[in-house]
Amino acid sequence: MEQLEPILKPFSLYFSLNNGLSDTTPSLKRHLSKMKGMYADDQAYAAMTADGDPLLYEFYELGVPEQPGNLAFGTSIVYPGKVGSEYYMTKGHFHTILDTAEVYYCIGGKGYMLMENPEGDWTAEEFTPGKAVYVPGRYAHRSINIGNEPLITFYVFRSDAGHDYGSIETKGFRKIVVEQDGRPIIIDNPKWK
Ligand SMILES: O=P(O)(O)OC[C@H]1O[C@](O)(CO)[C@@H](O)[C@@H]1O
Ligand SMILES: [Fe+2]
Repeated sequence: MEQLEPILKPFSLYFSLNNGLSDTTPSLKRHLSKMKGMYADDQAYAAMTADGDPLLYEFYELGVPEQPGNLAFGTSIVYPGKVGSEYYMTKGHFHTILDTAEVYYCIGGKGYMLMENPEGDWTAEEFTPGKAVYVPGRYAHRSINIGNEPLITFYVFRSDAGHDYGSIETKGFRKIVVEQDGRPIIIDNPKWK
């Protein structure tokens, strides 16, 4: 019988345990200007974007074909910093196939994985090196760096899951993480409708 050529050949890739970066593959980069309206403090946002456009985070999309049996994976690096008192974070998203899960493993830094589902349940799991966070299906997820070092995580999800930014870009998350008296606290998002 004729053997079908597998669509994807086995492969491996290097990600540094020090800075999370791959030396062979280009990353995708998100600068502050890509997050208009997503931070609570619009004045601080405007002042910071007028003064340059800092890199907030970068991550890898390896282009694994989007099929239910395949896995997308890579590192995500959120740099330390704040917009006003709100810590640097990823945009965050639901998966387009809503009930698909994702796993993140923290390699370096300190942060939170903020999650919420359409029913209003929310939680923030702590990221410290060595911790794995399970993001169940139906939960929007956003990585937040609350430390002074890059927050480096490794993620894996079903490659056809898709990214749905719609409701996060218009409504935001229910909660935000801000610095108060030198410590991170989780408060209601004043912009959440
Ligand atoms: O898509 P966002 O919310 O900007 O965040 C990017 C991160 O999320 C992922 O899509 C993984 O879910 C990665 O590509 C990256 O780590
Ligand atoms: Fe995701």
